[in-house]
Amino acid sequence: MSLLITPPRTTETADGPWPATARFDAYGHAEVGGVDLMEVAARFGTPAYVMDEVDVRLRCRAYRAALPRAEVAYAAKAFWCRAMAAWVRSEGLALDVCSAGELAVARAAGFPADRIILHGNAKTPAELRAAVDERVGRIVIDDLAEINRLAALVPAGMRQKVLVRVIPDIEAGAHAAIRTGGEDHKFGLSIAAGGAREAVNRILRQPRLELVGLHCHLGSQITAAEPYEQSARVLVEQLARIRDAHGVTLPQLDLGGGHAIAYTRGQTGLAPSRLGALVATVERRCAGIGLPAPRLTVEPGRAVAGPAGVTLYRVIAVKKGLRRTYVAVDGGMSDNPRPAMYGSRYEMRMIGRATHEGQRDFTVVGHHCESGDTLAEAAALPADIRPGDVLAVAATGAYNHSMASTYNMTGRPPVVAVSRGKARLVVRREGLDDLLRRDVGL
Ligand SMILES: Cc1ncc(COP(=O)(O)O)c(C=O)c1O
Ligand SMILES: N[C@@H](CCCC[NH3+])C(=O)O
Repeated sequence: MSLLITPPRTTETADGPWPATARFDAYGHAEVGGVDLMEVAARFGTPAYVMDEVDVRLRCRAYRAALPRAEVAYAAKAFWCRAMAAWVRSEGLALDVCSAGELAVARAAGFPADRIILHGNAKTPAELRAAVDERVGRIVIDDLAEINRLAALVPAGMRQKVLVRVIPDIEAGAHAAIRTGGEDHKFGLSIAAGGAREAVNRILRQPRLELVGLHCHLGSQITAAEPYEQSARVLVEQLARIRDAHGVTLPQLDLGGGHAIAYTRGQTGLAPSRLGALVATVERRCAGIGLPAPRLTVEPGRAVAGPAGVTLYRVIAVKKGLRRTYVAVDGGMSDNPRPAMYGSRYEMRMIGRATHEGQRDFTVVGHHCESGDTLAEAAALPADIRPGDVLAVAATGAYNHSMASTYNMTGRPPVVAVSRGKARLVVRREGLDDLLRRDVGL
């Protein structure tokens, strides 16, 4: 079936957490990228992830404009497929991958290896080998044992560039489960306990490795610039220490990602422009101690992909309980585990038809065999919502598709890219055949 492209006939432009090109009107018409979302639901089925290419590109450009002297590396874990790789590559971003799988997608999409940074707190030997074989630009050392393991894989005559991930001991991030910058987390090497210092010593003795900088990542969904200013201060102190101890000036400082986005109306994200001052802070601090300023890297994932995504669900049941009325949809925690994992809240709206009914609060749940399979508590939706209606959920572009599971043997939804009035499938739906294929039987 060819996609009917409806010209914009909208009254309401996108604000809050919806993608840049989202348009809604009072008749239930909803479009993203110039494409009618009801047409997407009809053509590709539900649930479906819709990604607004223009929104992604605008966010990449906003980062590059706000941080012209810094490197912007997109964190693939937020949302990854070959189409996304093509978008961020063509916008001139670098890339952070944290597994051989993410690296394989990047390379399959022709992402230049020298613009790739490999992370991971427990990289397997196979992952290290893949990174070396692919000639990735930089590998971030997260453990002492990794140093010799990696050096042994580097061919003679080659030097692998590495950074050391240090723990700045700064607690930031929206939820305990997504904080990574403190001493009591599994990531990075402790400055206080001496691990970071030892890593630097060992790498500098390794002829096959070239230490180019330090890295840290504080956590995720961080709404203020201050924690980044603090971590930059800690890392610059370490650069000075390394210079004083070893006479080596490291040229790079990678401050990780974690920049917040708005998930619901009224929330504000951390705009790239608010990070613009970081470069000047680092330059000033370095000048103060006679250190050449390193090149900064930032690694946004959520802030590039999150607002671009909308998930479409079909309502299956509306059930009145004693205390609340449930709206049950054809997806849930398998395509969006974030409410269950972090208590995350989402904004949603019914699309596809007009209604004169007022709004009421509903509990929107998924179809999984799990009481915690709730997509939203107290979601304001039309009082006459009924089976067959379609719900659009905002800001689901990051950590939804990438964290999806097949729980209850549910195939993962497709990803549909929308742009300039056209919708195209970039990741197909996972069908029962896909699920059965892995089960080799007795
Ligand atoms: C090393 C590193 N860089 C970047 C990111 C991206 O984080 P976010 O999507 O919150 O920007 C992460 C994930 O938290 C990470 O672990
Ligand atoms: N997956 C988390 C963030 C962790 C990011 C990776 N360190 C989220 O959905 O918010």
